[in-house]
Amino acid sequence: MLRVGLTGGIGAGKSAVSSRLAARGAIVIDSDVLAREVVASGTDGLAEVVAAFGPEVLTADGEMDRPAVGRIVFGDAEARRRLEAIIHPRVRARAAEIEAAASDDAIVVHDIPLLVETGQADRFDVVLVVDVPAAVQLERLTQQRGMAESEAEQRIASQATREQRLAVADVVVENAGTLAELDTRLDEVWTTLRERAGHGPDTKA
Ligand SMILES: CC(C)(COP(=O)(O)OP(=O)(O)OC[C@H]1O[C@@H](n2cnc3c(N)ncnc32)[C@H](O)[C@@H]1O)[C@@H](O)C(=O)NCCC(=O)NCCS
Ligand SMILES: Nc1ncnc2c1ncn2[C@@H]1O[C@H](COP(=O)(O)OP(=O)(O)OP(=O)(O)O)[C@@H](O)[C@H]1O
Repeated sequence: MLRVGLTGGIGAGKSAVSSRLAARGAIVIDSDVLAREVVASGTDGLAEVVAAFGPEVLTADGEMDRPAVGRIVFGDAEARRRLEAIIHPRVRARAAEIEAAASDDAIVVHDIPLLVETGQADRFDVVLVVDVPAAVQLERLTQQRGMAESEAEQRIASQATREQRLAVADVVVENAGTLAELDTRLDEVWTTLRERAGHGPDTKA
């Protein structure tokens, strides 16, 4: 098994990369998806979040009110750490379970937004960083995701810097260009990953 850690700043294009690697045959484990599952309605994770932040972080339907929690934690590093202390161990446990079910020859890509912030670079055979300038992150988050500029800036500021990510990268995927350019680059990256995994040439069409 080849274990790949995929990271990048918010809006850099991790999902765009992971979906394209999945299409080429990778098993993708997405931390953002798991971070939702572990605080789904009725979980002990959600109960801990309510114990830590109060019932006002629940919607009328008993779900976690994500915008409300976002407003609390992205302006307050201490509150963010309390939320992460509840969610991250659960995400890691679930990711390990999913990975354990993958075959020995799988290329497993862990999509982890906070890989650098949480000091996980050494856990992977290959660290793949999706890199764009902050101006591109801002533009994509505001124009394609409809996020307010102030919110986008706050999230970018709560993450590692571009330089900190590049410092731990084994492979850098530059994604300031078009999606067609990204596809071409990922053909190269996929070949490299297959070589690292000890696979022969990719015979898939
Ligand atoms: C604060 C929450 C409720 C906001 O939810 P929301 O639906 O608006 O955002 P979503 O979860 O889809 O995250 C979007 C992006 O925000 C960034 N982000 C999320 N959490 C964090 C964090 N703790 N620190 C810095 N950036 C973060 C990441 O780039 C992520 O890809 C949510 O992000 C959360 O529960 N965060 C804590 C868990 C966590 O650290 N998740 C990130 C990877 S495990
Ligand atoms: N090369 C590109 N050209 C144009 N748009 C792009 C490109 N790459 C990604 N995008 C778009 O930019 C936005 C952010 O990309 P994506 O969701 O893949 O980022 P992400 O790193 O997964 O973000 P998050 O940290 O929130 O999970 C999306 O709307 C996506 O479709």
